[in-house]
Amino acid sequence: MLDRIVERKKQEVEALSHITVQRRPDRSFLEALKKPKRKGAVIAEVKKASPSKGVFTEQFDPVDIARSYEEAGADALSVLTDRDFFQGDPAYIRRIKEAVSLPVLRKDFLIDKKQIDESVELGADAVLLIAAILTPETLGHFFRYAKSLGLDVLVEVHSKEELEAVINECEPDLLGINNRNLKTFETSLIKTKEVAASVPDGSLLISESGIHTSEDAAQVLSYGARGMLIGESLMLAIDKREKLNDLFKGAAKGEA
Ligand SMILES: O=P(O)(O)OC[C@@H](O)[C@@H](O)c1c[nH]c2ccccc12
Repeated sequence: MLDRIVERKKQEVEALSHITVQRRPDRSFLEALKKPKRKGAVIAEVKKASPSKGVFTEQFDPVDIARSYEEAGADALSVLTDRDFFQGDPAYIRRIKEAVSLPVLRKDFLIDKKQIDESVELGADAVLLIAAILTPETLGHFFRYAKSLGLDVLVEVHSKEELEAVINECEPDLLGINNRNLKTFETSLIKTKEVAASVPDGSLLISESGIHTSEDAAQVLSYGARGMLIGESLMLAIDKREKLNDLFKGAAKGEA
C-alpha cells in the first residue's frame, strides 16, 4: 500500500509547479505540545477516510471538525491533505488556519522539497516526515530544509531500526512512533514501548494511531509518550469534547 501511495505521490509532485516561499509559519506546533492543556498533549486529526477503514463520515466539513477539536481542548491539529487515499485536500490547511487558532500539522506523504515549500505557502506550521518512505540521508536533508523555513517537523518511525537510522542524520525534537503496522494496518500500542527506550532525551515523543480509550491513552503515556496523535476515535465521536475528556482521564492516570 505504501508503495502505491508513494508512486501516486511522485505523479502529483511532478505536476506541482514551482513555488516561491513568501511566508513563514506563524504558530509553534512544538511549543503547543510542550505545554499541553492537560497531562498528555493531544494532536487531533482531521481526516475523512483512510485506506484501511474507508470513509469515517460522509458529513465531513473540515473546518467544523477543526473548530470542534479546538473547543474540545485539543492542543494541536493534524490535517490529512492526501487526496487519493485519505480524501483530503491541501486547501483544508488554509481554511482551517483561518478558522481556528491552534497550530496545524500538514499530514501527507512528503517525498520532494517542493511539497515542503507548498506546505509553508498553505499556512502549515509543521510537516510530517515518514522514515519508511525516505532514505535516512534524504530525511535529514528535508528535516533541515523544513526547519530553515520555520516549520516544526514531526519525524515518524515504526521501529527501533528506523529510529536509529534517523537519529544518525538529524536531531528530531518531535518524534512520532506509529503504532500501525504499514503492511497489515493493525495497530499495537506495544510499538510505543518497543521504540520509546531508544528515543533521545531531547525528543518529545508522540504515540500515533490506535488510541481509542482512556486505558489506551494511559498505556502509551506510561511508556513515556508525552503526546498522542488521534484520528479515528475522534473522527467517529459525535461529541468531541466528551471523547477528549474521556481520553484525558486516561492521560492523567498515565502521568501519575
Ligand atoms: O486514526 P488513528 O488510528 O487514531 O491514527 C491517526 C494517525 O496516527 C494516522 O492517521 C497516521 C499516522 N501516520 C500517518 C501517516 C500518513 C497517514 C496517516 C497517518
